[in-house]
Amino acid sequence: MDKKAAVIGTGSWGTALAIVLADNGYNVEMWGRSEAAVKEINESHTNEKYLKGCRLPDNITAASNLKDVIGGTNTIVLAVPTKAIRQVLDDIQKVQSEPLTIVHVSKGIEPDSLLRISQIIEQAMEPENLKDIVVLSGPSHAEEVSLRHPTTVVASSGNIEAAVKVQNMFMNNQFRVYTNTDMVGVEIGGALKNIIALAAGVGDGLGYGDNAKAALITRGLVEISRLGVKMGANPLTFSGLSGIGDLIVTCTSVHSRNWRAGNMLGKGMDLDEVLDNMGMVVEGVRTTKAAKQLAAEYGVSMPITDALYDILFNGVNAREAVDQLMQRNKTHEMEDLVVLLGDALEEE
Ligand SMILES: NC(=O)C1=CN([C@@H]2O[C@H](COP(=O)(O)OP(=O)(O)OC[C@H]3O[C@@H](n4cnc5c(N)ncnc54)[C@H](O)[C@@H]3O)[C@@H](O)[C@H]2O)C=CC1
Ligand SMILES: O=C(CO)COP(=O)(O)O
Repeated sequence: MDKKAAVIGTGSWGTALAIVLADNGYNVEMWGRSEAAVKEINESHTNEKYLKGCRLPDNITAASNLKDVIGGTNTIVLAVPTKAIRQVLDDIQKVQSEPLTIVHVSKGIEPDSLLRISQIIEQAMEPENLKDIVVLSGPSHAEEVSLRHPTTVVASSGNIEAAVKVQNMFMNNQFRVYTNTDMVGVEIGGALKNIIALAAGVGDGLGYGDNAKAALITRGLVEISRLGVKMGANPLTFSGLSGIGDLIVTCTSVHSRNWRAGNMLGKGMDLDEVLDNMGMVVEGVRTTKAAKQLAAEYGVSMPITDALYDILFNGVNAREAVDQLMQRNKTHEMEDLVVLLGDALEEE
């Protein structure tokens, strides 16, 4: 029997994941809002803007009619930027004919509502339209996935059976999927690493070296864990693929849009100029706003996030922000973290 998969979004990540599913024998239908992208995928089997030089398998097609794309399957892969999710879900609910399992692959937190993606989905969908939510996350740049380079991710859901189903759907010899049941930790790790990657790009743009990068990754993980644990995450998740794994790849790879944007900021460009230059989503910018609000709500210290917020939104010069970060009061390396993690682990 023919297997069908639906991918919503024809950007870099939706297209790379469509390739994984096509390699696994699915007939993949992608939904895109751009008629030009849809035509290019169907006629040239390419998506040059988002995956340069990549030829897509013939069993990937695209359409701009949502009803046709989601018809005939009860599992959809949602691969649009965080800020587009509510609109896309509204449109899906107008045309869906059965409850859906939504596999989301976005890495952001909504400013003001402070919701994680799975919470946005729960809020936006009528309960009768929603079967399960699974998040697929980890160190996985689209450019390398499309080349079939070895990649590892986690599929996380409150319902382990749904996570296993998604593991089976995506897993192949180049794309290894682990299951995980800590959605809070997986979503927080995936979203907040973008802030640290922006900061790592700023450091590189300023001409700082590997010491600074290692410091940002290590201390970045501390502040991500500090907030995540307060929000209910399992601290061990942050030492996994969606935590330190994604933090490493995003802070060190030229493929990262967040790192590239930070790099331009460090070289002196202003935010609007940087975002115009990118032409792709830089999730870390909105997530920095959300994380700053979350840190205030949960009463946790997030100095790297604060410094980046000042660079992005308060016009603070990047070099000055780094100086301020380095000149904070002296402290113990593990400060509150030992206590916080100890408590959380004991509760496990
Ligand atoms: N590119 C990557 O390597 C990875 C990306 N992600 C995440 O996947 C999500 C999507 O990112 P990318 O595909 O990389 O972004 P992208 O910038 O490459 O593409 C975004 C796509 O979403 C579409 N879009 C934007 N606004 C829309 C709207 N209002 N309605 C419908 N479609 C809209 C655009 O037309 C484009 O096709 C992000 O949350 C990102 O963090 C996660 C893992 C890897
Ligand atoms: O999440 C990613 C890799 O795991 C992609 O990161 P960027 O959005 O910074 O390109």
